[in-house]
Formats: sequence, C-alpha cells, structure tokens
Amino acid sequence: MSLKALDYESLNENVKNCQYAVRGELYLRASELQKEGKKIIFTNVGNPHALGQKPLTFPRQVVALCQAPFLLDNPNVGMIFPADAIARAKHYLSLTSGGLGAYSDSRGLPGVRKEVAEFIQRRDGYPSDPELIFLTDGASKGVMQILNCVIRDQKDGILVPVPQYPLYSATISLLGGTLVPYYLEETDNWGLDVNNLRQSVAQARSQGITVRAMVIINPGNPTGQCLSEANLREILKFCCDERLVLLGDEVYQQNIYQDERPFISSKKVLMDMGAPLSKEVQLISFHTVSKGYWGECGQRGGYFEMTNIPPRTVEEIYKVASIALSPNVSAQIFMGLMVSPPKPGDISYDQFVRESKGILESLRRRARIMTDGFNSCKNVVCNFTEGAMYSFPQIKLPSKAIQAAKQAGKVPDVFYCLKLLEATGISTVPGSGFGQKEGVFHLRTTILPAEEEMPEIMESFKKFNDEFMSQYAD
Ligand SMILES: Cc1ncc(COP(=O)(O)O)c(CN[C@@H]2CONC2=O)c1O
Repeated sequence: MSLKALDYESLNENVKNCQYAVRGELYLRASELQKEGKKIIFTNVGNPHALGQKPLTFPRQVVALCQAPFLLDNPNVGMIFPADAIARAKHYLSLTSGGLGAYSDSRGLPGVRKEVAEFIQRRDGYPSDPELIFLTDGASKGVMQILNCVIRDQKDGILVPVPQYPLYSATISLLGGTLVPYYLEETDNWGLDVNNLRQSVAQARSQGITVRAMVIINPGNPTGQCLSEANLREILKFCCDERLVLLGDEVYQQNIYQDERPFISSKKVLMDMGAPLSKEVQLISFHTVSKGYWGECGQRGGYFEMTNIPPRTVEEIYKVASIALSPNVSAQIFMGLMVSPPKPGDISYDQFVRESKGILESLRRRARIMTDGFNSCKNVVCNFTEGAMYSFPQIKLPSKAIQAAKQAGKVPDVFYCLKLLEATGISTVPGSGFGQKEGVFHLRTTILPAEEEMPEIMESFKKFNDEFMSQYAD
C-alpha cells in the first residue's frame, strides 16, 4: 500500500532531522512527572512569567485598553487607568486600520516601526530607517525568515556559535542547509576567537560548503557572555573579508549583570568603524519583547533591522512576509511600548522604573547566587552569567557515570539531567542540546526561579550532585 503524505515514513526528511532540545526529552519527562503529581521547577525555558515574574503594569494597561476600546468610552475609565496609558492606547488604536482585530501591513504598523527606528537611533547615535525594520511574531520568526532567504541548498553553510540556541541548528536543518560550528572558549569566559572562525570556514570550504552567513548571540544563550566592542569589530571585519551576512541576535540586550562589558549593538560598532565596512557589511539585528525585564514571551513580539541590504532583497523579504499576512498586532503594541517606555514626568514613569529596575536587580542577584551555588558543588565549574537568562555549568562526569549512561542508552549529560529531575524536580536542558566540545558536559538552567526560592533550589541541586558524584566516583 503506498504511503500517505503525512505518514511518518514519507515526511519531509528535514522535518524529521531537526531537533529542538529546549522542549525535548527532559521537558517531556518533566511534564509526565508533573502529571503524576511531582513538583517540577521548569527552569528549562527562558519563560519569566511562568516562573512567577509579574508583567510590567503600564504595557498591560495600554494593551488592555486597546483590546477593549469600549472601556475608553466609559466615564469612569480615568478612575482605573492612568491618563498616560489612556493616551497611549488611543495613539496605538489610531495607528491600526480598525483596531487589534484587523491585519496590519505585513511588515508591521508603520507607526510602531517608526518608534523602533527612533529607539535604535537613541541607542546607537546613528540613523535608522523604519522601512528597513520588520515587526515579527517573536524574534524566532524573523530568524527563520532571514535564514530562509540565505539558505539555497545543502551546500550553503551558516556559521553558528557552539554552544548555541537550537533555534539556529533546528532552522538550518529544517531549511536543508549546513550548520558550520565555531567553538566558544569556555576557559576564556566563552570568548570568541576569530582564529576559530577562520578554521571553521576553511574546514567547511574544504568540504565544498559555501559559507554565507554568521550568527552571533550577544549576550549569549546558553553561555551568557557579553561580546566586547573589540570582539565585535573583529567579527565585522571578518564578515566583510569573507562576504558573510551577520545575523546579530540581540534579544538579551536589556539583560546585563556586570559593568565591565555593557551591551553595545553590532549596528553601532559597524557604524563606528566607518566606510568601507559601514557601507559594505550586510547586518540583520534581532530583538524581542520576550526577554529583558519584559519577559512577555507569550505575546510573540519581535523585530529585525536590515543594514546594507539591497532594496530588491528587502522587497523579496516583504513579499514572503506578506504570505503570513500580518504580524500579531497586539504584540506590535507591546514592541512599541518596549522601545518607547514612559518618560520622566509621565504619570506612569516612577512605577515603570521601580518595576523594571526591581526585576533587573533581582536577576543580577540571582545570576550571582546560581553561579556561586554551582561552583560550590563537587566536579562542577560555572562561568558567571554576564548577561541573558541562563546558567551553563560544566559537569565533570566521572567515567563510571559515563559508563552507566552508555548502559542506559543515554548521552551522559542527558543521563545526569534525568537523574537530577527524578531526584529534585529541577527540569533543565542537557548541554548536548546546545552543542559542546567532545567529552565535555554541561546543563543549562535559567536564573528565573523566584529569588527567595533560589537558595533552596541550589541546596537541593548540591545535595543531589554531591551524592551523584560519590555514587559514581572513579
Ligand atoms: C538567543 C535567542 N534568540 C531568539 C529567541 C526567540 O525569542 P522569541 O520569543 O522572540 O521568538 C530566544 C528565546 N529563548 C528560548 C526560549 O526560552 N528559552 C530559550 O532558550 C533566544 O534565546
């Protein structure tokens, strides 16, 4: 009997080949255990509100009014909503063509794209053109759209950092391209050595791969490192020399927990370098409302900005975006609010600053608690989380544990994370889900559990880990 189109055996091989570990084996097992009544700490996903973080008040007030504009006609609306939220809601509704229920332009509402451009100009000190900014359903969709333009066939390679966020490996696989790894240096605080880039490109070319693009994730996921200005200059020079488009994933630009390396955008460094590079290097920069002190993951709001991309290419990207008709309109309003928050003197300014500062300061403290917690454990070493939302400790597994994993038919760090989950309910992602050097093992957890629960979580981890290391001691 011939196979039907959606029989597993006849599925698109690229679909079957792609992997996305953030919601993989560990997550599925944790969900099963939860159904059986076990208390699970889902610290596998950078999903702040799922771990108890409260949404910022002002954006929710504005979007609530946009979703229910009839409230604006209620004479008592001023008793419940501050005047600046009411004003902003009216502003955004005026930008739409019929409220939140109507499709917007496929690139997003022009008025919001203008706000994003103004944000970028204030941040970097260089012009930004709203026509070169597309709003997307989360940064994920923007990344997928651009990789879809770049990857023509299996011979096309994309330079991706290892460890990497598996949106990249999964999308490259789905699109039938080739991932070209460049390894970050754990002993150098996950530093990026341009010589590694050159080696990776040479290796790929020797195998007939045309390297077309390079991904940087700054701050890094899962590694948390913040790229220095000097490093960014080297990378941009490298992309210019090798004629690579640079995909700058900057979704964690608000999540910075140290003062030595503040966030600096690839766009700013590129413009600072001046011609010819500032006119030559093709750069796509991504941002989102899912991270930072917003954490509005479920809203699905993102954007990408295009730099030095030919007009005909921009038209093609627009054409493909049109197939999906419209980005999520309420998410676009969240994006507008994120890039243009309450200003000094606004009624909601003090509350907004209090809430956002409180979240960031707590994340900074939690990054420190978690890093120190891991470093107090036997056979565990952990770089400090300079930025982003994750901790990525190296677990030095004894050979007996590696043997036991093999007998259980599991990759060693999957074996360790499953044991951790069963013993403590802490749901993590094994380092193998992000890529790592041969014979070195990690796990990724988020720094998102509530601050008051963090010491107990780290105690529970330490108890498990030290017992595990004794049980499997060589
Ligand atoms: C580096 C990076 N880029 C893009 C995204 C996608 O963001 P959007 O929500 O805007 O699509 C994520 C999400 N981080 C995932 C989600 O939670 N945990 C993670 O590692 C990310 O970590």
